[in-house]
Amino acid sequence: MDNKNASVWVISGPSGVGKGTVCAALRRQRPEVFFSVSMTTRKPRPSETDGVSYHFVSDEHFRELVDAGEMLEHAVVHGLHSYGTPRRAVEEALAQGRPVVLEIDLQGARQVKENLPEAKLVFLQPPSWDELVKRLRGRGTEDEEAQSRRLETAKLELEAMAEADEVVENDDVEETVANLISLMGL
Ligand SMILES: Nc1ncnc2c1ncn2[C@@H]1O[C@H](COP(=O)(O)OP(=O)(O)OP(=O)(O)O)[C@@H](O)[C@H]1O
Ligand SMILES: Nc1nc2c(ncn2[C@@H]2O[C@H](COP(=O)(O)O)[C@@H](O)[C@H]2O)c(=O)[nH]1
Repeated sequence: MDNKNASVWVISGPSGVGKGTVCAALRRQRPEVFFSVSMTTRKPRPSETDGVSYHFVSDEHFRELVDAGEMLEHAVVHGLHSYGTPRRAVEEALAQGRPVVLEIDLQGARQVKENLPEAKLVFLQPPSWDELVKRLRGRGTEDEEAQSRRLETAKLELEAMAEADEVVENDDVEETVANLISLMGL
């Protein structure tokens, strides 16, 4: 597969596998890559900043953006909150010739592949189920109920892993980033 011509990269994988951690490290090493900042109706975590981690918006505002066609893709994730990719920022980055990374869930990944068939879907895989549970619980940002919901979604996402163009195991963060840089031709 000639990955070097792909401009849109979707990074997906179960909650807690390390998508955010790996993307942050990749961003430090490759500042020329555009990392989309998603919209979400979820409340910010203490460590998160509006406009950096996400654009935190109300349900009403989110719906208006969807209705106005301003989302490249959007989904209700873990059955609770809406998340979506603002279309314009992605189009501007592509017009500037920058590779684009979308860190989104599988429902969104499927929509992107439908609209932009040339986009590549990279699925981040945990070293084991137990390690995934350990990471999600260890992060400590969700209560027990939300963790269980995320783990239920994780089972479905792992079952759909074969839909991805590439599967990369996230064992060691630095190794994972090096593998992504190599497969994305960055
Ligand atoms: N390779 C790794 N080895 C050990 N711990 C890791 C690794 N990658 C990430 N982690 C840790 O796992 C936890 C979950 O990581 P992160 O928040 O990046 O996951 P995520 O896939 O973005 O989750 P979500 O989809 O819920 O946002 C964090 O505490 C992070 O520090
Ligand atoms: N379809 C989309 N999914 C998204 C987007 N931004 C993030 N996500 C996914 O949501 C879950 C939960 O994220 P969290 O920050 O609440 O832990 C995670 O799997 C993300 O990949 C998006 O724009 N569209």
